[in-house]
Parts: sequence; C-alpha cells; structure tokens
Amino acid sequence: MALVGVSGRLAGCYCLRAVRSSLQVPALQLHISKTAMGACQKDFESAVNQVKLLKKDPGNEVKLKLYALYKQATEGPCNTPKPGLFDLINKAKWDAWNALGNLPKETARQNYVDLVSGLRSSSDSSSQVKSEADKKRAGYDTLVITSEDCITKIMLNRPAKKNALTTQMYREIMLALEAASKDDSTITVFTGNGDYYSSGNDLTNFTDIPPGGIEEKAKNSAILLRDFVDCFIDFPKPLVAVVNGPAVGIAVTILGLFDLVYASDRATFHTPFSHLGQTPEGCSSYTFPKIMGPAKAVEMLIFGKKLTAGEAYAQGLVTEVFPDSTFQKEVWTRLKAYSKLSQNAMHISKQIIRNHEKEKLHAINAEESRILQERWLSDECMNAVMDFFSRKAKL
Ligand SMILES: CCCCCCCCCCC/C=C/C(=O)SCCNC(=O)CCNC(=O)[C@H](O)C(C)(C)COP(=O)(O)OP(=O)(O)OC[C@H]1O[C@@H](n2cnc3c(N)ncnc32)[C@H](O)[C@@H]1OP(=O)(O)O
Repeated sequence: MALVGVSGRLAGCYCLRAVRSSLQVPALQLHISKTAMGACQKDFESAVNQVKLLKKDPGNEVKLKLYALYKQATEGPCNTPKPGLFDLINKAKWDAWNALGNLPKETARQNYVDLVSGLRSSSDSSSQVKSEADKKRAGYDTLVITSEDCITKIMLNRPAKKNALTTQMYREIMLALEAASKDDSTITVFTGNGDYYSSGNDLTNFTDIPPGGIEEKAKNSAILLRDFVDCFIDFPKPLVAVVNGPAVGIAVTILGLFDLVYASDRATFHTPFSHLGQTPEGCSSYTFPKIMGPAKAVEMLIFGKKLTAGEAYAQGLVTEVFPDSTFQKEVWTRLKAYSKLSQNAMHISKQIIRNHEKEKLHAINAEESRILQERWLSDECMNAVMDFFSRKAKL
C-alpha cells in the first residue's frame, strides 16, 4: 500500500486537490450493483449514494477501504488477477480488496455502511469548523485572524495606536502563531490594519508597574520577550510579512526571522534603540549583520537610521517593494499562488534552511532579552519613555 501511505502523509489543501485529480476515485464513482443482497441492502445502497455527496475528500486510504468493501459486498472475495508491479493504482485497489480475504458479503456491506456513516459525521463537523475558521477567528482582542485560500492572516489591529504592541498583543500573537502552526494553512502572513504596520513596543508597557516594582516588571517582560521571539524562531511554516506602512522597533527586528518580506513603497524601517536607551532584540544583533553586512546593520541598530522600503530592499531585509496603489492586489495574488504549492515540500525546505541555526538563534534571543532586562531599568530608558508621554519626543 505504498501509494496510499505516501499520499496519506501529504496532508493539506494542495495535496488533496492533486490526489483527487491524479487518482480516479473508485469508491466515489461506484454504482450500486443488483447483486448486493441481504438485511442491510437498503442501508448499503443509501451509503453508496451518500459517498458521492461527501463534502470532503476522505483521502486515498479511506477511498481504498471503501472500494475494497464495495467489491467484497457485491462480488465476494477478490477474483481478478493481480495487476503488474508498475500499475500502481490498480495494484493498490487489488491489494485492498484481496486483503479482505473471505469476509462474508453481509459483513462487508455492514462495514461499508459504518465507514460511510463515520465519514459523514466527521465531514459535517469539519465543514462546520472550516466555515467558522473562514470567518474572523474569535478570542482575540488585538488581532484579526482569518484563514482563506490556505493562508492564515494575522492582522495587528490597533490602528488608532499605530498597531503598537501591548503585552496582551504579544501574548495573542504567540497564541495565534501556535494555532497557525497547527491549522490547515500552508503559509502564515502578518500585516497591520491602518496606515502603520506597527510602531513597535507600546510604551505604555512601561507604565503599569506591579506591586513587585519595576524590577519584577522588567524580569517578567524579558521572559515575555524571549518567549515571543522563540515562537518566531520555531515557527514551522513559511512566514510572510506584508508590510503595509511604517514599521518601528521590534516590528522591524523580527523581520529577520521571516521567510518573505513584502513592503509597500510607503513603508519605512526604523530601529531607534539608542534614542530609547535600549538595545536590539528579535535576534537582530545576529540576523541583521548577516542579512545586510555589519556596516549597514550598525547604521540601523546602533545609530537608528530609518530606511525607506527601497533602501531596506537594497540591504536584503525586504524581498520586494510594490507601489502602494497596487500593493494589496499584487501581494495577495502572489501569495495565493504560493499557497497552492506543496505544503510538505515547503515546510521541509524551511526546516532545511532554518534548522541548523535554531539553537544559535535561541541563545542569541536569550542573551538579547537578558541585556534588555537591565536596559529597561536604566535612567536613559526611563527618561526616553517619559519624554514620549510628555510629548517631548517622537521618532
Ligand atoms: C519595565 C519594562 C517593560 C517593558 C516591556 C517590554 C516588552 C517587550 C519589549 C520589546 C522591545 C521592543 C522595542 C521597541 O519596539 S522600540 C520602539 C518603540 N516604539 C516607539 O518608540 C514609537 C513611539 N511612537 C512614535 O514615535 C509615534 O507615535 C509614531 C512616529 C510611531 C507615529 O507618530 P504620529 O504623529 O503619526 O502618530 P501619533 O504619535 O499621534 O500616534 C497615534 C497614537 O498612537 C500612540 N502610539 C503610537 N505608537 C505608540 C507606541 N509605540 N507606544 C505607545 N503609544 C503609541 C500615540 O501615543 C497616539 O496616541 P494618542 O492618540 O492617545 O495620543
């Protein structure tokens, strides 16, 4: 059953379509034979008809089971010569039927009916799940998450605050990534609602100090930051940033962990850490010099040089820049085409490209978070935050 084994592993939207068209699906096209007799004859006929109405392709393995049970129920034990070694599809069908041995026709009919009944209930519930998933996903206050065309889109949704990242938002993003890593989508996309992609860390994160004091806050924030960045390091599917407008701070640094970065020509890329008494995070102390060379990385990460989309493209941080007027249309057309590529091949390729650096990235993330924990307690950092709130400073 090699054929079935292989296709069974190929989960996902593309594969389902490919398998459906490459295999002539026998069990879905069968017609009831007059020879199928017995107590459950009516149920059997009805089950054969129900198979044709299934909303979801049940997969090759199940289709072979259906085929074999149908043949056994209508003709009895396998009675045809074994197909040749290279006639893969007919051989898989023959193997499935032959494996039923001397199973009585009545039992085969009953097993067929039971199998179809199980498929119907799982198909009904999964189509319910899909229609729910296609809508806005519930449970997120700061994000809008949608799944369509095998793409899960995570949209930062605080446009009035330029999509600044609150602690709640960091947590919701982690949950969303965890869910996206397990859903049916082939690729995951980040974007922002409104005119900004994101203005980075929400500076009000510095203001809600717990009873344990600022030290406790800094300690917990370093853990949060580390966990947050770890989720990007470990994310298994192709991760795409659709940078619809300016990006600041951690919204920029984390881009070094994305697989594609598409930017509107309105987007800018700014990491003003020294202005804020802070230091790089998101593994950018490693990824940026690697992507753009140390000199350009220093200009951004130490001196806070703001890059235009074109400059970020020239430095290799951005994959491609699009005119803002056609940005959404061009990017989503491209992504929809990519999302139809083989899910398994894409995921395995990502592993090959990224896995050998994972350990290093985790260590860098831990170190950057540890250093920031100290920086957040510095006067320089506190003063910069206060200047922002007293409207003395804006980037
Ligand atoms: C004790 C330690 C706790 C730390 C917890 C940390 C958790 C992990 C941290 C990881 C490290 C991350 C680092 C970074 O990301 S550094 C970058 C931080 N970002 C900024 O410094 C940007 C600050 N914002 C601005 O300079 C401007 O708002 C901006 C240039 C982005 C836009 O200017 P514009 O004039 O166009 O718009 P407004 O300023 O009027 O903005 C509209 C409203 O949005 C509020 N806003 C925008 N960005 C932020 C932000 N980052 N934090 C908080 N609030 C933000 C802005 O105040 C306006 O609000 P109001 O309408 O209410 O006035």
